[in-house]
Amino acid sequence: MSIRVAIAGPRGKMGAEAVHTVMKHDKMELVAVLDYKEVGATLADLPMFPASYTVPIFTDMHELVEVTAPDVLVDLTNPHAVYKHTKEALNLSVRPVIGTTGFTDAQLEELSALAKEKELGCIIAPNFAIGAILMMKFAKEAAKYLPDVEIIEMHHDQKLDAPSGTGVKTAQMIQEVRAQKAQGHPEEKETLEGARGADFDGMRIHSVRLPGLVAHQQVLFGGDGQLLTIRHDSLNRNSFMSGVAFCVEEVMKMDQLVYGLENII
Ligand SMILES: NC(=O)C1=CN([C@@H]2O[C@H](COP(=O)(O)OP(=O)(O)OC[C@H]3O[C@@H](n4cnc5c(N)ncnc54)[C@H](O)[C@@H]3O)[C@@H](O)[C@H]2O)C=CC1
Ligand SMILES: O=C(O)C1=N[C@H](C(=O)O)C[C@H](O)C1
Repeated sequence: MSIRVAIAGPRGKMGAEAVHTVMKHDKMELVAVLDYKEVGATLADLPMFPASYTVPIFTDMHELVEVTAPDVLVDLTNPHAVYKHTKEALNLSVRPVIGTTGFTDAQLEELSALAKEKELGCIIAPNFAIGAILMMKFAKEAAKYLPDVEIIEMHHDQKLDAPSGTGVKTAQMIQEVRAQKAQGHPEEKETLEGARGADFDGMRIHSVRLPGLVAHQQVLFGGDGQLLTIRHDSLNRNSFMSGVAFCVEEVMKMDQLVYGLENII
């Protein structure tokens, strides 16, 4: 039996790619999409999709669920909409697969408790690309031996959140194994605010935004007379799609929230 999938944010860069991925998948059926404004009756009304994509567009999650009964909601929207969507989906017994970044710790905790209460799978994946997951895992391993680390994440200039979800997740994974440490000179002073980047538990995260970039990250480690750089580059959004499809299948087998694909691959 096919997994019934709904996608929030179908006109976005990631959402449009996910629409094609689900439409082509032999174990999934795209039953609906969620937009925030009226743009047409079905995807076929939008110039970016072929006429054969007669998938209905909704602007209200409750109506979408009532009419099309999805098993899974894939959210690829923005940091302002995603928390509400995730909560609504869980309350309507739909399993969320969330690629959108920008959650606060408090929101993650609340959603985790809600998924547990509802006994529903929910995946919040700051990065769907396997190479990025490996980069984070390798960085965590390296930080056991080289605790001086700085993260440089680089993205296209349309990105709303900084630091990136991947940058934050990398720092959180490193934090699990690294003794708290404020890096740099104890008396260092910024003569220009922000020069040393964001401070995460003494680690610095630097966010670069430029047209031409897609999604890239370097984790730099410094030791006595040596440097280690772990780098990942997503060169297009197709790099995320096998992860999206994997999560849609996995979330059907789960009964709680998982934050980060490294916990299930
Ligand atoms: N987890 C991962 O591997 C990846 C995550 N992302 C994240 O996915 C999100 C989307 O990224 P992009 O596609 O690049 O952004 P985008 O700006 O191209 O697309 C976002 C879409 O969401 C729509 N939208 C906004 N509010 C909405 C609402 N309330 N309901 C329905 N749709 C709404 C917008 O109309 C827009 O079409 C971002 O948070 C980004 O950080 C992006 C790439 C990979
Ligand atoms: O906005 C993006 O593009 C991306 N967002 C995610 C993040 O914030 O880490 C994943 C990937 O880096 C692309």
